Parts: sequence; structure tokens; C-alpha cells
Amino acid sequence: MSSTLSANNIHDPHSAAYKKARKKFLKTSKNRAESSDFDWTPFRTAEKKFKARFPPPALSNVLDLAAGDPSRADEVQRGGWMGRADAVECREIRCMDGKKAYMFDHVPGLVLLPGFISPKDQKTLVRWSLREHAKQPNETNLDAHYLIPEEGLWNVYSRQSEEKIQPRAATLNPDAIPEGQSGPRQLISNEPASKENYTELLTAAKPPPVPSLTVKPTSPSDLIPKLRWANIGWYYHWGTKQYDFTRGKIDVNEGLKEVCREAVSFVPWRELFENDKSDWGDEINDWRIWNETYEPDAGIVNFYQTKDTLMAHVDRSEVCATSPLVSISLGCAAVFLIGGHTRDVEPTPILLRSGDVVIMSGPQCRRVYHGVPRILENTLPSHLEEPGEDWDLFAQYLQTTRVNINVRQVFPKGFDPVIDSFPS
Ligand SMILES: O=C(O)CCC(=O)C(=O)O
Ligand SMILES: [Fe+2]
Repeated sequence: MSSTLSANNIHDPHSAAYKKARKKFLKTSKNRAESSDFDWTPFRTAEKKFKARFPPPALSNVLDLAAGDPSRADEVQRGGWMGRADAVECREIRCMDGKKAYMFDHVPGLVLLPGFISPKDQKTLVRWSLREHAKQPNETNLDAHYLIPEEGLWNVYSRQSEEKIQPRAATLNPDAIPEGQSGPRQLISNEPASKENYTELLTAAKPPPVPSLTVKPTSPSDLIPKLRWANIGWYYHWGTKQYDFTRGKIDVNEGLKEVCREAVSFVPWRELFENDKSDWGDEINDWRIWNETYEPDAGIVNFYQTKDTLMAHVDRSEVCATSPLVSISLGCAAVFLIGGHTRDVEPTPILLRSGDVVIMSGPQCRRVYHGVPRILENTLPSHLEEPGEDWDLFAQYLQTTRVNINVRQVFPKGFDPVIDSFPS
């Protein structure tokens, strides 16, 4: 192991990474109130465990399929973060051209495709996410609060522009900002979407987000780590946690669709669902024709810095509650937790590395609690670290970043969304 690698090994008490985490822990824990774990759900307990900065969590109970793959040995050593290939019971259901698919008997509908995306395609997807996708007309988290130039934040940043990005609120008359809307986001309704309440979803009020009054003009390089998400396809309204179908849809990038289709058609769905007795509603037996009917039309690109987490949640905004959700991991590795229909189900921890694909499908998996409690520091694989061509700036950004491309199908096959009649 090289000296840089051992210096980064968070579990080695002699390493710089360990000493830094310990120092920070001692500093911040001095004034911390004693908290009781009395009423934590099993999901919350797991989140707390993996979020802990010091001592760093052991990953011996985390499924890490790369740990059983000699071709990924270098990746697995990174930062001292290593799970175990046998930590969780799963079954290999396909192996072809060096690619494999695994299923989990205790989470029917969950599929893991380790290293499914080649290093070359990982780079293509990262470039696409930042350079082409995270800009208008696709919304990002920054648009509500900043006037991001049309060329997109990444492109402004990469030409080393010094020009500050201005707050959106500066352009508004403060008296015109609706009262009571500048505080925390209020959730209006979080009912799972379905064919039955679809019309209601269409007409529910979806007020625009209120720009922050406190953000300051910020340089592109300071704003880049604040980029948190970029919308794909149908617009998503975060205030109501519903899609805003009245705004129309932006086409999903063909290259991305192709990657997702390849992942879906790699899975032998019969192995998962042939004997499945759960309630599929109107979508019964749809899995038999997914290879032809799967058509993603929405999603999100998540950008995580190493301190970011994604709390336990259920993706219930899609009208179709069974169609495959394809989730692609790029850059730094992360701990992903997937549980059941309540937070009381103990979640399964899975270590996701760059190039891994998770598919959540079917009625038992599509709407379960899941989250990302930890991005693992110093885990960028060497194939994304090497400079060259246009890659240097991406490599630098990825040192502390994980990108997740989360792609969904909102409507079941045959469902005709009548949206033209609604005014935009
Ligand atoms: O980052 C991930 O792996 C999961 C993201 C996710 O669950 C979501 O975007 O809904
Ligand atoms: Fe999710």
C-alpha cells in the first residue's frame, strides 16, 4: 500500500485521516448534549452508526461485492473502507461478459449490478451530469436562490471565471416575497401517487420556491460544492413532493436511457418474480415485458459532498409503483441502506462503488425506505483520478464527491397522462 493510501486509511490509528477525525471529534463532542437512543427506529440506529465521524464505523456487516472481485482490489483498499462480499445473503442470478447481477430474497425486487458501468462510461456519465445536464432547462437546487448563467455552473467554473454568481432575491422587490414562505419548506401532502389520485396531483397548488434572502454573491468555485441535485425529465416540485406535470417534460438523454435499458435487460426478471405472490395491482405480470416497455421519463442527479447524507425516504411520487428504478453510482463510494415499508425494518447496508448499479423494482421494493448515511472519504477509484484530456477538473471535483443518477418511470405502460388540457 502506498504512503498516500495508508495516510488516508481512516481505520489506522497512525494515519493522518484517523488523527484528523479524532481531533475534530474531541473538539465538537465537548459541548454535545447526551442523546438518548431510547426511541430510535432500527433504520435511524443504522443511520447514526454509519454517520459517525469518530470512531469511524467498521464496515464488516456491509455488503461489498467489490471485495470479492480481484479486478477491483485497488478500489477496495482506498481510504481503508472495506466491507465484505459475504456480509449479506444474496444470490448471483446472471453472469455474462464479466458482468453479474445479484438478487436478495429478503428484499424481493432489489437487484445489484456491481461494476456494471465501464470506467469509460463512468467518465462519460460524470461529464454529462456536470457539463450538459446540470443547467437550464433542467432545474438544480441552486436555481431557487441564485441566478445561474445559462451556460450552467460547471461551464462557468471550468473557464475559471471570477465573476460572482448573484442571489436571485436581489432582483426581487422584498415586499413582493409572500409572507410565511421564507421559512422552512412546508409539506402540503405526501400521499403516494397512483392512477386514482392522478388528477388531484395535477391540480394541487405548487407554489414556486422562495429565494433565500441571506445568500451572498458567490464565486463559481465556492458554489460548485453546493450543487446538490439536478432534475431529469418531468419537473419535480419539492414543496409538495409531487411531479408538476403541468410544466411539461424534458426528454431524458438518449445515452442515459440506453445505459438504463441495458441494465434492465441484463436482469433475468423471471428469477425474481416468477413465484412472486405480492399484489401488483393493475401492473400484474408487467415484469415479463419490461425489456420492451421500460421507458424512463424522470429522475434526479444527486451530487454528494463527503459530508452530505440522504435521510431515509420512500420514492412514492411516481404513479407506477413497480417499474424498475435504476440508480447509478459514480465517484466516491457510499453506504446505502435499504429497509422495508416502515423505519422499523432493520435496513440492509450495501457499499456502493463507482460503476455499481442498483435496481429497485416491484411492489415489495419500489416503495421501501432507503437512504445514504455516509459518503466514504478517499475512495475515488484510480481510473477516475488520473488526469488527462479534459479530465483534470472532474478528477479534482470527484475527490470529495459522489454522483448518483437516479432514473425512474413515472407512468405505467398504457396509462395516458392527459396533461395537454391543463394550463401551464
Ligand atoms: O444516492 C443514492 O444512491 C440514492 C438516491 C435516492 O435514493 C434518491 O435520489 O431518491
Ligand atoms: Fe430514493
